[in-house]
Amino acid sequence: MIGRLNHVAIAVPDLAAASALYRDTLGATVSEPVDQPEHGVTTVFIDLPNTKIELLGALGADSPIGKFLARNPDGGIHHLCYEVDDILAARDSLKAAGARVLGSGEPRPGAHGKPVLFLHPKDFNGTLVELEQA
Ligand SMILES: C[C@@H](C(=O)O)C(=O)SCCNC(=O)CCNC(=O)[C@H](O)C(C)(C)COP(=O)(O)OP(=O)(O)OC[C@H]1O[C@@H](n2cnc3c(N)ncnc32)[C@H](O)[C@@H]1OP(=O)(O)O
Ligand SMILES: [Co+2]
Repeated sequence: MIGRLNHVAIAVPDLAAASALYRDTLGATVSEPVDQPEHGVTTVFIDLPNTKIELLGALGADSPIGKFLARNPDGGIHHLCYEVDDILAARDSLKAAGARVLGSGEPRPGAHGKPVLFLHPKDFNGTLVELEQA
């Protein structure tokens, strides 16, 4: 069911500092920050030859990464995003297998404008999983 690794997301306390670290110290190609008000985060994408890194900064008072950053003040790996060919079929078979789909359960446009869903980290070995329609 799952296909390519679309991105690895890292929650960071300071998006400008993290962007500079990837651009200047690691020598990567780093995008400008984009607010994602529907998701409560600001994203910066780093293009690597085989996948992307998504730097996440908190946006707004009730950001979904707020508690994570409180627990991990230096930041940390927040989720993995896998591409799927049919996100509704993937959701339904995962639900049937007992996995918890977060939020309303309806896919919403993600950072790339394609539908995304999140799966509970406790159901996937302590790793928050994002699915993105390929
Ligand atoms: C723009 C878009 C895109 O790329 O297209 C994005 O990525 S938006 C990316 C931001 N959006 C999201 O993350 C949306 C989905 N996330 C959520 O619904 C939530 O953040 C949850 C994952 C359900 C966590 O909720 P909340 O922070 O309220 O729960 P909590 O702090 O009480 O944590 C409950 C338990 O889950 C664990 N936990 C929480 N977040 C975790 C994470 N990212 N990875 C692994 N474990 C995690 C906690 O340690 C805790 O375990 P213990 O009980 O053992 O202590
Ligand atoms: Co993501």
